[in-house]
Amino acid sequence: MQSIPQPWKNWVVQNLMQGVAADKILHTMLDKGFAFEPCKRLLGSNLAKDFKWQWDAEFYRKLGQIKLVQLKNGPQLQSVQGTQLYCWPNFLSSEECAGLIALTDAKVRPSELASPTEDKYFRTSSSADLEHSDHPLIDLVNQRIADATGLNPAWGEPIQAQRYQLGQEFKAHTDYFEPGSKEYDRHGGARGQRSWTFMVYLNHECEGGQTEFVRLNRTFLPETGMALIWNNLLADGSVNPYTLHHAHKITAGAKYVITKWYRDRPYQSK
Ligand SMILES: O=C(O)CCC(=O)C(=O)O
Ligand SMILES: [Fe+2]
Repeated sequence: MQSIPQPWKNWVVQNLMQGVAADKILHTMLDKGFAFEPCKRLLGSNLAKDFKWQWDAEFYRKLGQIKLVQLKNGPQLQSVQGTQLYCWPNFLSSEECAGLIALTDAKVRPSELASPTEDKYFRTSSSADLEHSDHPLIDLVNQRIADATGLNPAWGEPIQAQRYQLGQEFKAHTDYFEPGSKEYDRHGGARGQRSWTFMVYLNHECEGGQTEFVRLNRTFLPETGMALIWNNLLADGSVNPYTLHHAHKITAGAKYVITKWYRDRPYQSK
C-alpha cells in the first residue's frame, strides 16, 4: 500500500518535466490532502532543503502520542502493523450510556456517507449530532474524552451517535478522507484530515454488530461503555489503510455507538 498512488506520482513527474516549480507542486498535493513527508520524499532534491511546513513528521509524531498511550492502567494496545488501536472497557458507565441512547433516539436521521458509493446499502444506520447545547451529559462526555486523550477539543468534530437496527450495517470503510479525492475536497481542506477516532459502544443488547478491522484481523463485540480508539494516520502523517473497518449487520436487537472524530487542524463546522 503506497502512501501516494501511482497516478499522482506520474502527475508529479510530468509537472517537474514541464518545469513547474517543486514548491508549487507540493502545495497542490498538500491542498489535496497528501502528507508533507511522503511528498517531500517524492520531490527529493527538487525541493529546497530548508523548506519548512508545520505539519511535518514531528507534528504527526506528537499527534500520535496522546495521553492514554502513557497511562499505565489505561487501555491496551490491540493491534499490529504499526496501527495505534486501543480498547478501553468501562470508559462510560451504563447510566451515562442509557442517557446518550435516549438523546440519540430523540434526534436520529438517516446516516450520510462521506464518500459517494453506488451501493445504497453501504451505510444503512441512523445518526444524530450530539451538540454541546443539547444536554449537560454531552459536555461531560466531551470533557471525559478530552481528559483521556489530552487532545484539544477545538480539533474535534461534535460527537455523533449511530443507531443500527435489525439488518443495518456500515460496510468496510475508512474514517479518513481519501487524499486526492472529491471526498477530501468536500470534507477535508481547511478543516483538515481525520486523525483520531474515539468511539464508545453504548449497549450490547444485540446480535451481530461487531466492529471488524478487516486488514488487522481484529474484531470487537459491542460491550456497554467500552471505547475503541484508533489513529487513522501514520507517524509521517499519511493515511493508514490498515484502519479499514466494517460495522457488521445487526441480526437481533439494536446497537448504539457514539463517535468523536478529531482532525489534524482546528475544526470549524461549515
Ligand atoms: O458502529 C461501529 O461499530 C463503527 C462505526 C463507524 O465505523 C463509524 O461511524 O465511522
Ligand atoms: Fe468508521
